[in-house]
Amino acid sequence: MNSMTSAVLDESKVVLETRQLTKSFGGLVAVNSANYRFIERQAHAIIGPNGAGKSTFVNLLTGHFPPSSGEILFKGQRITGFPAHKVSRLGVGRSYQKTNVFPVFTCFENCRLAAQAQLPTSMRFLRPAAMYKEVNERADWALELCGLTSRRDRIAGSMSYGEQRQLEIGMVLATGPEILVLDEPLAGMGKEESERMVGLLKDLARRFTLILIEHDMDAVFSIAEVLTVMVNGTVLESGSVEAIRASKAVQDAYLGDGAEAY
Ligand SMILES: Nc1ncnc2c1ncn2[C@@H]1O[C@H](COP(=O)(O)OP(=O)(O)OP(=O)(O)O)[C@@H](O)[C@H]1O
Repeated sequence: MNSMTSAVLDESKVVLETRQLTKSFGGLVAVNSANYRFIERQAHAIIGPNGAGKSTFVNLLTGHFPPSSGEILFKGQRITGFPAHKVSRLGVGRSYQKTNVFPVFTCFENCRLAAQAQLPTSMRFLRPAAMYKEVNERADWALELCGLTSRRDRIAGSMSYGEQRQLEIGMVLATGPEILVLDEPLAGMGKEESERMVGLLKDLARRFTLILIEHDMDAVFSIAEVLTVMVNGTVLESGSVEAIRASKAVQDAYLGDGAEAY
């Protein structure tokens, strides 16, 4: 069932929503009146050709760009215009297209830094020893979730590219998110690394709300429950994997001839 459009959608499960969200750069409308609903613990992929507006959309969601107009709601509360650090504190964790790890630090240190930077205000009143313990526990928990416990004390820069991308997800996890926004987590990976990452993302999809931008269609179809197709800043179609695969409009605009080029 397409839970995006279902008439019986449980409103309490909508964790993030956009209403008529729009972003213009000068005369270019990169995101045009986008209405999205992201459901608790659902893996939702946003696909579309280069320049469709996917990254701009997630930059709006995560507070990295202010919208030109429209609204963003987190659990029903308006968060439009909130800066990135505030959105992150609410539990919206985000990874980037390019690797963002500190190469001279170990995996554990990278995760600890991420955990420390996002420690909830309520925990900032802990005694230093208790805070230290909390941050360390979060870092180890994140390493375990991203599958890097065995690499805990390895210098990040000495690891393979695939492992560094895993670590980047670990750093997002260390911030204690509810929603993971991942921008092209498979970019630049070889076959084996991609397979490992897809396995990791499937595991994470069971525990978190996942918002995924990804060009690798096989990966997208195997991870996501809901897909939204963007073309020229607008939502062309949104629905289950089956519905999107079967959509003539999507095939014509994106999955048809030349889709490999993306
Ligand atoms: N900071 C910016 N200033 C001006 N134009 C921008 C900016 N960021 C994006 N754009 C433009 O907005 C449009 C959408 O770009 P965006 O990066 O969101 O697309 P995308 O779907 O993520 O593409 P890709 O798959 O290549 O990452 C493009 O025409 C791009 O050139």
